[in-house]
Amino acid sequence: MTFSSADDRVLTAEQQAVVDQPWDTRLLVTAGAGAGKTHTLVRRMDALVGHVDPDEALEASELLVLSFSRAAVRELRDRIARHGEHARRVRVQTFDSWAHSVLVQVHPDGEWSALTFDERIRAATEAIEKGALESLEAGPPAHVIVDEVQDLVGVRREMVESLLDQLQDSCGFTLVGDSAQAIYDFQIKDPEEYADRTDLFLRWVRASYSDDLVELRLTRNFRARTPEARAALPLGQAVQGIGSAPEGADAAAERLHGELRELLLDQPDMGSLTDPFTLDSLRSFPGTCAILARDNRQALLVSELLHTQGVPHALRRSLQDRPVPSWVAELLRRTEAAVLTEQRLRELLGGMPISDGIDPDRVWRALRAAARGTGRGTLDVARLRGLVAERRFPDELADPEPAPLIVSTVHRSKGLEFDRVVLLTPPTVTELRRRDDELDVPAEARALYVAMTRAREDLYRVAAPDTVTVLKHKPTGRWYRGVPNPRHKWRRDGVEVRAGDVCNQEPAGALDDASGVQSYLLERVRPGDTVTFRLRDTLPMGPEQSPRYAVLHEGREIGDASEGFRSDLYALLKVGTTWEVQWPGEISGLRIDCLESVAGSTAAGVNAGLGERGVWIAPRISGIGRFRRSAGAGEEQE
Ligand SMILES: Nc1ncnc2c1ncn2[C@@H]1O[C@H](COP(=O)(O)OP(=O)(O)OP(=O)(O)O)[C@@H](O)[C@H]1O
Repeated sequence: MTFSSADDRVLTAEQQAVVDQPWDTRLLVTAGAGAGKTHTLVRRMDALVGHVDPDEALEASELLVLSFSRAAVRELRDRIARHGEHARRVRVQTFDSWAHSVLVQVHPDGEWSALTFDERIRAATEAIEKGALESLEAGPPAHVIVDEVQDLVGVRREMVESLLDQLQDSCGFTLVGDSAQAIYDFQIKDPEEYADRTDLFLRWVRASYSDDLVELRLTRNFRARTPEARAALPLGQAVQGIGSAPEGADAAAERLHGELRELLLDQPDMGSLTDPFTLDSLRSFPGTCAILARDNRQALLVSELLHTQGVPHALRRSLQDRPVPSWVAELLRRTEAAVLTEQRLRELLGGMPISDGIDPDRVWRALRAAARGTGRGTLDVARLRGLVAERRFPDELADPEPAPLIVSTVHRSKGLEFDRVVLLTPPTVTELRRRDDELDVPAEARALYVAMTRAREDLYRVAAPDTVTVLKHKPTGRWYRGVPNPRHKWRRDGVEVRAGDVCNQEPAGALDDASGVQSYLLERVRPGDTVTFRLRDTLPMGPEQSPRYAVLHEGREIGDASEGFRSDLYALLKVGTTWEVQWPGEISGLRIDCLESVAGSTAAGVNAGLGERGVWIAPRISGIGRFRRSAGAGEEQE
């Protein structure tokens, strides 16, 4: 990132007006892409906490800042760290982790971790409606801040509406958004459901606070510094208005998608991702760069291609993926204490081999907020373990994805900016409709607009990789390699491997050398390394599961395939009831995504000699693997 210090960024009068509103204002800020919404929000938090008049200043803990994804939380946190003098103690949380913490505080005995994200959000909404805010440790918030409110749909929208309803008289808010960037991906599965939901939250806010809502707009774009990077901006307002276009949303969106696509075709063409010149320019570019794909299948294939060509990069994870950094397991393994003081935590962090890039101040603050011990100034280690087991680890401590070159879907790039953006040339709406007769055309147009507005300097296009042999297996939701021809619909040449596919129940090497595997993971295994799943034996363990597979890194076992993966592999390969499955001997071409801390059985941890916490390090794997069958086995079925 190329940010300079906070002081040389003079806010525009429009931005300053947002920052200066008193804490109890109900404020809605709308703006186009790159108008400094997030930047202004950070300055507003700073002003709310650091107000010169003590009666007007809020405590950091009185601000509730909610965001969609860990990536967005991290972005906000980083910006606060760089530009926020007073707001450093403000905690930014995802909707999901806040909902979970409300539930745990109000009903500590509930089995909240067993619920899905959406179920927890629903339960939290119910609790809020029954007065839960009054029972929170920090008390009800005095000011609520939500970025990207255009994306508030479904259960999250209901939760925020209930929250604001409950706080009616005693609370201000700052809501910031851009309807042109409403693309909500994971939140609503059924396209019909969300097609007519765009802007529902904005309409609710305007109707509910018609008397005292202060609505401000930011009109100047700061991100785009070149004509190329500005290419899509003139269409911003039209994209915002798709939902209310007189010609109908679909027709307007198709027209705008066509116009945006034409503008993109006018941008410099990088040719193909197999072209040596293109690859060299990706390798040598000194700034930040993102290759943006329409869907995850394209992103996975681009990442695979770059790996085989030796181009270092990071594949951006799903916005809901929440790997707990590997240093947490290492920390827990190094202490048997029930509580830690700040000094002891610092000592432990300092003594670890993987402490690079860990900021002890930030770790202490975030862990104290989430797992406070009963003694003065202490951290409760059992609660810390609970955060890992219950997938509630603080969002702001998630590992960064620091590579200068990122491969991402457009959805996962929201709210971010890069010096250079390379967009896979998108198909026309007509072509997309041919593949998907339920195509959500407004979402396509908005996604293209979001993609084209992420660049600071360069906007390029490049040919999309050929995806015809990568198909979706609907029952499991996994990509697989096959042949798009009904005559070959039984054919399976590979399968997607993703988060959750490595067994977490017990540590790798539990029977012989678990500590050795832990050290090997820390010392030798790096993101991007190649891994293979190898068949252990051909005996299925359960009635609807594949046999067991070991996870191999340079020939060494670093884990086992999880039961979830094995059930999905069974479902994918058992194409008919009488079908004799030939289990692939290997699934190759997979990559290490990251190392993460996982919580499994405490007994397994003890038996394996990894201490009593039941937390250890496991690899997370991704990629669309290729099956290698033992000689002749594949052909036998043809
Ligand atoms: N007043 C300012 N002076 C200089 N730079 C600014 C100013 N306001 C914002 N910026 C810069 O402009 C860029 C875009 O800002 P920001 O990311 O906050 O926009 P945004 O509206 O949230 O974008 P989007 O909605 O497209 O994700 C950032 O690099 C930010 O630091």
